[in-house]
Amino acid sequence: MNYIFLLLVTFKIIKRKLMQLKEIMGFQTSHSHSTKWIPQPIFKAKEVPIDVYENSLIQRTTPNLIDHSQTNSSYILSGYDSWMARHPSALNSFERLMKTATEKRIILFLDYDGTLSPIVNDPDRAFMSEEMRATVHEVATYFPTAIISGRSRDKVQDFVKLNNLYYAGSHGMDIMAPSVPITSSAGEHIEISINKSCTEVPFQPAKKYLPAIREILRILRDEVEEIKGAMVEDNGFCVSVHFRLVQEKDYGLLEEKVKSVLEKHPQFCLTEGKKVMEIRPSINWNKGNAVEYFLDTLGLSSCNDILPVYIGDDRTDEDAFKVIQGREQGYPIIVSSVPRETNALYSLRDPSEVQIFLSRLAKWRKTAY
Ligand SMILES: O=P(O)(O)OC[C@H]1O[C@H](O[C@H]2O[C@H](CO)[C@@H](O)[C@H](O)[C@H]2O)[C@H](O)[C@@H](O)[C@@H]1O
Repeated sequence: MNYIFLLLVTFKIIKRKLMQLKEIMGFQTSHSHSTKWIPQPIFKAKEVPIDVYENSLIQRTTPNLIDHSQTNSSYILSGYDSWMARHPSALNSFERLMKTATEKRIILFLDYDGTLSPIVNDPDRAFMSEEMRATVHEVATYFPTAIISGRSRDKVQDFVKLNNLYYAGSHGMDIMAPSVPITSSAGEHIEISINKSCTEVPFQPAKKYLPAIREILRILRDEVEEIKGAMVEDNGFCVSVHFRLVQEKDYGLLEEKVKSVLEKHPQFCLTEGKKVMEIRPSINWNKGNAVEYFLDTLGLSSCNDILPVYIGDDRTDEDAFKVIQGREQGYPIIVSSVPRETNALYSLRDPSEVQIFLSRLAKWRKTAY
C-alpha cells in the first residue's frame, strides 16, 4: 500500500517538473485552474504565441545583448515556489485583495505587450483577443482605466480599439489625459496646449526630441535592417530595435550599430526589454511618472481612498510598481511565469490569467455595489 502511495507521489512530482520544463522550452500551457497540461494556444492571435522565456536555455554568444527576462532552468525549477510565496498569485489572493477595496476607488493601469496580448514574433501582429477586449471594456466601465505602453500611443490605441480608456504611449512620454489642472510631480515638464473644446489633452514631455528621434529612426532603418531578422519600430518618442528573430552570431554587430548611432546622439539612452533594445530621450520620465500624472489629472493624487492597480510584465513596468509601492496604496502585479527580480507584490502567470483577474474584478464590482 505504502509502496503504491510512494509511486503515485513520485509520478505526480515528475509530471509537475515536466510541465515546468515544457514551459521553459517555449510551450505555452494553460495554468488557469487545473493541473492538467493542455498544449494549446490560449489566444486566437493568428501567430502562435511564444513563451517569452523560450530561449532561457540557449547560451549566448554576446554577453551584452541579453534578454532580461531570462533565468536558468534549474533556478526556475527550484525557485518558483519560493518566488510565488513572495509574490503570491493575484487570483489566489483575490478575496484578500478585495477586502481592502470595498471602501476604496480602484484605478486600473495596464501594460499592453505581454500583459493584454501574448508575446509573438512579429510586433505588428501582437493582437489582443476579442475576449480580452470585451473584458477590458467591461472593467473600464466600472473603474478609470489607463493603458501605459512602450508602443506609440496611436499604435497601442489601434490594437486595443476601445474608447472608454485613457492611453499613454512611448513609455509614458505621450499621454492623453483629462484636461483638469495638474498639481504635483509633473510640474517641471508641463508643455500642454489646452484645447478647450476637448476633454482630453496630450502631454508630451519629450516633444523637443522629435527631430532627433526621426533622424535616429532613419539611420537605424538604413543601418540595422540589413541584419537578417532585425526590425526597427517607430514608437513615437522612442525607437525599438527588435532582435527576437536575429541569429545569435549577428547580435554583436547589431549592438555595435545601435551603440554607434547612440554615440552620435548623447542626449539619448539605451534600455532593454524582451528581445528588444529601446532608444529613448534621456529625460527623467517613465511609466511610474505616467501613473502619477494620471492620478494628478484625474484629481486623485492626494486621496486616501484610492487603490491603484498596475499590471505589467516588462522591466519598464518596474518604475510603475515602485511608484505604487511608494504610495503604500494599491497593488503592483507582475505578469510572469518564471521567478523574476521585481518590485511587484503580486503576480499573474500570463495574459490569460490577466483576463481572468480583470473579469473577476468586474464581477466583484457588480455584486459589491
Ligand atoms: O510597454 P509594452 O506595451 O509592454 O511594450 C514594450 C515593447 O513591446 C513590444 O515588443 C514586445 O512584444 C512584441 C510582440 O509580442 C515582441 O515581438 C517583442 O520581442 C517584445 O519585446 C513592442 O514591439 C516594443 O516596441 C515595445 O517597446
